[in-house]
Amino acid sequence: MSKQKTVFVTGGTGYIGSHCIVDLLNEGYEVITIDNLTNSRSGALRRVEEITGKKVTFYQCDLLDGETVHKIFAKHKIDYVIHFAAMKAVGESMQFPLIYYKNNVIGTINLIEAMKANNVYQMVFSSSCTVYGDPEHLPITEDHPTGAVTNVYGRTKYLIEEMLKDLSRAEEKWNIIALRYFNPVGAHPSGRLGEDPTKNFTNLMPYIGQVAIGKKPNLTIFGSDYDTPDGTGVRDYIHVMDLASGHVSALTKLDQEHLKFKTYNLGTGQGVSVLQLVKAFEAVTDTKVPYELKPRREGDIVSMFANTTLAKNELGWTAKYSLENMCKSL
Ligand SMILES: CC(=O)N[C@H]1[C@@H](OP(=O)(O)OP(=O)(O)OC[C@H]2O[C@@H](n3ccc(=O)[nH]c3=O)[C@H](O)[C@@H]2O)O[C@H](CO)[C@@H](O)[C@@H]1O
Repeated sequence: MSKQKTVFVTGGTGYIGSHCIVDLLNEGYEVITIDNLTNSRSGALRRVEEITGKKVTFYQCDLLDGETVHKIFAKHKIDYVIHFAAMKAVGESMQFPLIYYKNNVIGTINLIEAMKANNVYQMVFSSSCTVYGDPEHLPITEDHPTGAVTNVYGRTKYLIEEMLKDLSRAEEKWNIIALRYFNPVGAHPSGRLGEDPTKNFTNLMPYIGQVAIGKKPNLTIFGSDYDTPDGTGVRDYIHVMDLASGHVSALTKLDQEHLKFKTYNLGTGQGVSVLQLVKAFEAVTDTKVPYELKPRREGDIVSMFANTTLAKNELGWTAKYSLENMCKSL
């Protein structure tokens, strides 16, 4: 990079945000980040600084506090925004829909307004494969229909994508990439940084970790009679450091081309079943993960994995870490 560019990261103390900041700092970007610390700890940034030997500017700030967001923006010369901050628990989102719409959708509107007021129009948005709903075809390409989402969390991601699309149609200056993540797992190879939510979680991979260290007695596998090779659900697990590098590639793309609004899948393209993941984890860590086969979890999708050709061709990005790396780093 000729001149040091500054990235404003929302949700920087969270799981994906913190790992992404490691990559941004290593690539020479300056990072300003905000987080409301409702589901993460600021200690993650201290470890990011230890890993990279570089400094991060941090503000504890909620996106719903638009005035403070404006003030922080005005204090710095920002080139790009990466917007991770969001509430993401599917079950909770069904119980408290208004909290989810308010935090995720209104929070994004506040962010957009602060960007406009400070003449910043380049953004990478954290979207999710959940916007595709129940897949009509596999692997899933970016032109697969979106919107038939069965939960509130997913609908907030879909709505934000639509809002950003409308914005880029209405105002020529916007240049936005929405990255649709498949299932992020694993941790920084240093072992100093990982997934550390303060709230309860229900995702498979952290659960396997908890069983392996004895914090939970056994794993419940939801559904063993699906139409998949071993009967258990299939997902596209992607190493969080691969996701991180996807964001760096997206920033480079924003610099090269005026896309207005464009979406890319970030996955490995490989479908892996729950049992395959458990077996891979056991082999790599030499630890038994006791499990019970139980009925299907309501609302679960059978199989989901990405077609990653577009990200490869247009962003020059592909996932590099293997399933073994994902398990080992966890
Ligand atoms: C309903 C739900 O939560 N959806 C979210 C979840 O989806 P998703 O269901 O893909 O992710 P999970 O990690 O919760 O589950 C992955 C697979 O493991 C199975 N499993 C999970 C936990 C467990 O204790 N036992 C078990 O067998 C599930 O049935 C599924 O087949 O994570 C995605 C990636 O972060 C989000 O985009 C989704 O919105």
